[in-house]
Order: sequence, then C-alpha cells, then structure tokens
Amino acid sequence: MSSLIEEAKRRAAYRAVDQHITYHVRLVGIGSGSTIGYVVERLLQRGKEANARIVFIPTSFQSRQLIVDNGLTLGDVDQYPELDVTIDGADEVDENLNAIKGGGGCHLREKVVAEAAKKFIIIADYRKNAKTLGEKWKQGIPIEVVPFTYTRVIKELKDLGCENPTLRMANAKAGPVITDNGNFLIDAHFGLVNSPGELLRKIKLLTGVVEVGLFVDVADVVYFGNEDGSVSEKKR
Ligand SMILES: O=C(CO)[C@H](O)[C@H](O)COP(=O)(O)O
Repeated sequence: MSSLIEEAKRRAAYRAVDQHITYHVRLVGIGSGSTIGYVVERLLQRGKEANARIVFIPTSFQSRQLIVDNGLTLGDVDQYPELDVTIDGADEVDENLNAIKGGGGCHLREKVVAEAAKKFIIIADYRKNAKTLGEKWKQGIPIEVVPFTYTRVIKELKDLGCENPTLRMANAKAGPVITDNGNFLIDAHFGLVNSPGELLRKIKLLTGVVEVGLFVDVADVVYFGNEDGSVSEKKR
C-alpha cells in the first residue's frame, strides 16, 4: 500500500480522535479494517491516563485483538448498548454520508456498534470519497447470510437486478469465507446505487440475510484524508 494512502488514513483517524474522543467520553466503539489501526495509534499517543477512563467496544475479532493487544479496556455491546462515539472505516461513502461497509466481512457487528453510538464517525482515505455508492467501490455490496440459504439468496438477488452475486471465497483456506458469526458472505453488484435506503430494505427482507453492508443515515461525520495531506470533513 502506498505511503500516500497510509498517510491519508492516518490523518483522518487522528482528526477523528482529536475531535471526538473528548474528556467526557466514556464508551467508544472501535471499528474494523486497516484505517482503524491509526485510531488506536493516536489513542496510545495520548497516554495511559487519558484512556483509563474509557471502555472500548469491538466490532470484530480483529478489533477485539487491537483493543486487548494495546492494553485498552475491553467491553462488549451486550454490556453497553448505548455508546458515546463509534469510529470506523468504510469501503465507500457517498455525498449523503451513506456508506458501503463489509469489505472485511464485519458489517453485522459494525452496524450494531455504529447504531448504538450517539455519534458515528467514519474515517477513510480519498479513494473512498464518492458522489454515489458503486462509483468507486467495484467489489459489490457485502451481504452476510445464513450458510444454508446462500443459493436461495443469490437467486433472489438476481431477481432484484443484481449483476453477479458471488459467494466470497477464502484465500488461505479452501471454501468460503466464514464470518465472525459463522455465516457466509455474498458480494452483490448493483452498479450505481442511487437509492441506497430502498435497496437496503429490499435486500434485508430476503429470507436468510443477516445483515447488509449498506449503512444508510447512520454516519454523523466523515473524515477523508486527502492526497495533498489535508483532511476534509463531511457532516450530516
Ligand atoms: O467495513 C469494514 C470491515 O468490514 C472496514 O471498515 C472497511 O472494509 C474499510 O477497511 P480499511 O480501513 O482497511 O480500508
């Protein structure tokens, strides 16, 4: 990954921490993916004392490891159903702050932890900044499904106009990717998504679908790290 992209991720993450993890914040959701690592990096720079009053809620196995390995206090969303702030990455964000998430297959828990927070903040590099969803992210909308339903869901997605729904296959294992929840993932290509709310409702109604990687009307603020070293902010 180019250092320009990594620097853009880092700047967006640092800005989110500096702006939103303020003195009175006690419960913080920690997203998944590579950008979120820079959130933890910034938190650690603030020193042990600043983090000691905060409980961190993970959105995946990876995020749990990140919290534990860095000596932060771990909680879970079943203990804390209402959080102050959640910060997470995204695969693409449109001009209305709707997002595609689930490139890492964690979008079920990510959505629960995002919706639990009073403020949901997205951090991303410039490659994810789009006018319309589907413009830049070409890997499809991630959909988590109960394993035995996947061929049924694939058929129903085709009936909804999906171009090429594909079962996500693992790289270092034979067979499909298994999510943290023991489910399968389908990546569903719908081209440009002009009405993400409508598409989300249609997919969510398919029997066997556990969660859809469309985050509609969830984000409050998005920070994009830009190529020129600046950070842009989009607010709801
Ligand atoms: O939704 C996600 C995982 O399910 C990630 O937040 C998303 O894929 C972005 O990841 P990265 O920060 O590595 O670009």
